[in-house]
This record gives sequence, C-alpha cells and structure tokens, in this order.
Amino acid sequence: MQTRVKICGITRVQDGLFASEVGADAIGLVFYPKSPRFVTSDQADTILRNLPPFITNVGLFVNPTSEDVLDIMGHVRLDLLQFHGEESPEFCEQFGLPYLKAVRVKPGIDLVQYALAYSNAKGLLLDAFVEGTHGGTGKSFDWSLIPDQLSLPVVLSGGLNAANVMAAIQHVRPWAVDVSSGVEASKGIKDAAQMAAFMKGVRDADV
Ligand SMILES: O=C(O)c1ccccc1NCC(=O)[C@H](O)[C@H](O)COP(=O)(O)O
Repeated sequence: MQTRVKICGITRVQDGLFASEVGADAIGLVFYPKSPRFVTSDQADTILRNLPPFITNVGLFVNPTSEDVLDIMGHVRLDLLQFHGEESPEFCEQFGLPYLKAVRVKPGIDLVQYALAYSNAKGLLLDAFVEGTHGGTGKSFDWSLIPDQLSLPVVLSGGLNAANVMAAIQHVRPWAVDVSSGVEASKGIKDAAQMAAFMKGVRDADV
C-alpha cells in the first residue's frame, strides 16, 4: 500500500508547486490566525489557482465559529476541512465537506472512543500533545499509544521528518502521514530539499 502524504502549512505558491512535483497527495492551508503559517483567503486562493490538478487541498481551523469557516469556504474552494481544536462532531459535519479531526495524543487518551465519536470524519489526524498549542509544533509523540485497529483511517503527524518518517510508517502503518516543521527552512517557509527527502523516506518505507 502507498502511504499518502499531506504537506501542511503551505504559505507560498512555489512551495505548493514543489510539494505537488515531489508527489505530495495533499497540501494544508492554515486559517488559524495565531499560526506563523496563517494564510488569508486571498493568499490561499492564489496558491490553489496555481496548483496542478489532482492535488487535494485541506483547510485547517482551530475552534473557529461557523461563520469563520463559511467565510473562508465562500472565497476558497476547499476539498477537505481539518479541525484542530475542541470542535464537536456536529460542528465539524455542518459544512457539507469531508473533514479530518485532529487529536493531540497523550497517555490516557482513548483513541478508540474518539474514532467512534467522530465516525463521520474521513480520518483522525494524530498529532503530538504540547500544552498551550494546537499543532505545528515539530514534536513527535509515543506511537505505541496508537491502537492497532481504529475505526477511521489514521493520518500520522507530529514531528515527522526525513529521518524518522520511515520508522513511523513501519511502526504505525498509517493511511497517510502529515508534515509541516520537518520540511521547513523556517516557519511557513518550506525547504525543497527537505520535502524531497521526506518523500523519499515515505517511498522507501512503502517498498
Ligand atoms: O501548522 C501550524 O502552525 C498549526 C497551528 C495550529 C494548529 C495546527 C497547525 N498545523 C496543523 C498540521 O496539520 C501540522 O502539519 C501538524 O500539527 C504537524 O505539525 P509538525 O509537527 O510541525 O509537522
């Protein structure tokens, strides 16, 4: 099986294009204003208009209002939503788009119950728990906390990079992996060589 790849926190057309060229299946656009990778709807629209076909785009939010999401959706044609806060299943489902629910994993969290609660999600994005932040931390977590079987596809995230992504895939066998910090020259600025190396690590894990 080929592990899918999302490269998140794209803020520049050139980074979205290169992510497409190296084989990423999806790019993430962060609409959370407190993030150093935040993009406006106009910036997001420009990035998406320059992407080649067949690249899924994911709009990322943290505890938005319904109006926040609808406003972005009115300006940007999003394929998938990703919620990183304390959004309820009902909140996530109201927009008529498929969505990923992000979960920050720490000992004691019941991922089986989480997957059952968000049963209409397209997947669970499992990320590191870092107090006071919601994501994009560059920190990994103990992958052994992930149950062998969950009722939703797993998108493994949190501190992945070219050096650890092969081990992560071989350990977890996720549907997909997601990366932001691990392919950056600085926050929000992706590094082409790191993106290419990350993709090579994913392909090496899949053989
Ligand atoms: O990327 C951010 O700045 C961010 C801020 C707040 C919530 C979520 C955020 N990113 C969401 C992602 O899907 C990241 O790719 C994920 O958290 C992994 O990030 P990293 O550990 O830096 O690879």
